[in-house]
Amino acid sequence: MISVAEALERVLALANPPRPEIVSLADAHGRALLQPAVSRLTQPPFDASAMDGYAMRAVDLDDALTVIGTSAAGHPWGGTARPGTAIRIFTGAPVPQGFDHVELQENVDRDGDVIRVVTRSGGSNIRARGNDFAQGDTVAPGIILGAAHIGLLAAMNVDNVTVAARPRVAILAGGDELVPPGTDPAEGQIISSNDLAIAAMVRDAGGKPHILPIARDTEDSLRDSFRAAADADLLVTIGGASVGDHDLIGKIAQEHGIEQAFYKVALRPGKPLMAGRMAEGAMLGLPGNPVSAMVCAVLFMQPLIRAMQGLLADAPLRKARLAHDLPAEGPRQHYLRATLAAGEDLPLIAPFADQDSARLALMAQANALLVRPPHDPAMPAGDLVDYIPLAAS
Ligand SMILES: Nc1nc2c(c(=O)[nH]1)N[C@H]1C(S)=C(S)[C@@H](COP(=O)(O)OP(=O)(O)OC[C@H]3O[C@@H](n4cnc5c(N)ncnc54)[C@H](O)[C@@H]3O)O[C@H]1N2
Ligand code: MOO
Repeated sequence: MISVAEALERVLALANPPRPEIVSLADAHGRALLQPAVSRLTQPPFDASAMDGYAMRAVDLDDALTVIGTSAAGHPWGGTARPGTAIRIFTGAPVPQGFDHVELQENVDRDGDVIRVVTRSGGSNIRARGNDFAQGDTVAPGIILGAAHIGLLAAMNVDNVTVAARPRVAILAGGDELVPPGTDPAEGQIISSNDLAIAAMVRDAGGKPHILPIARDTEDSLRDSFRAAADADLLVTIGGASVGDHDLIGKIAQEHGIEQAFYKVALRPGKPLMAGRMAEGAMLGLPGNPVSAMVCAVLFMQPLIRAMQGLLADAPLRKARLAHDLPAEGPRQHYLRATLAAGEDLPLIAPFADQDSARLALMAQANALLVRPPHDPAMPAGDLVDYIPLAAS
């Protein structure tokens, strides 16, 4: 069995290079920027007033000044600044050359066309041309475009961006016991939940999920499913990965020419994880237990989907303090489902007493995975540990 770190390295090596896609800025929110976006403008394009008030020369601040014009946003003043003069100015309006100070109207007494500054504000209240960004400045790739990036790019007059195409991810759940939600399960049947949960996690990572029909525990059924996934960047199978007589995924994957990267990882839950390369894309075989499938998806599937979009891949590791004592660990790296609460310096993390990898109700309450390395000794409450935040947190 290989380590989690080694397995992750091999999984990430399976990533197809990102495919470029040009989208309009209006459709770019949440997408991974793939090429630098270059500003076509300088902002502000002129020295601009930050306040409503009067523009003047700083050296004239103690003098009575004559108001000789007005500059409003969208309506610049066409005159020339002279000693002993000021103009009425509004927020966002161009400050004419020659004036280097704007005083707030609240700080000015006005009598007809004559003003006098009674209180001085600290700064100049002028935003210098280009103080936000300049023409030619770039937004670098490798980020997910959030609301602020969209606003920035719009201000830069960038109306199209090159993003990574969403990786196509085929999801295959298999098992004779499985029926889709909304059906009445017969005796011995259960509802297939993994495919929907994994599809949600694909979407969270920026991928485009395609849920295949539930496969039966026969070689023919699985062969059909593998064929249906031929054009996917990634095929994620769920279940059938272990050693039971009905666990056929490995065999069918081999028939399909998979170049296996590994089978089995020193990991809890999720030991029977499998990964490899097929003709067009990658394959990831997740274990069937619902929590095992989701933990493996956090650790391997989501990083792989992020890597396929040119993004930083690894799940983020954070620090917390243990809320209670924990026993020593065995030979596999353990990811314990846990909840976080506010602590003094760091969050307090409390793993559930029951870590059964079939309990979805506990997984749904968890907002963190506490990470314990192989053979970690017993730990007292208050000790520092690593955790991975889950999407709900
Ligand atoms: N003799 C051994 N038995 C098992 C081992 C082992 O090492 N030796 N490993 C155990 C571990 S760990 C896991 S995890 C499971 C993984 O088994 P499979 O990947 O082959 O998964 P299945 O047997 O198909 O299913 C396991 C479990 O999960 C349920 N399941 C499967 N798919 C779905 C779905 N889409 N929605 C909801 N639930 C699903 C399935 O009904 C089973 O209960 O093997 C252990 N056994
Ligand atoms: O590794 Mo299994 O995934 O413990 O339940």
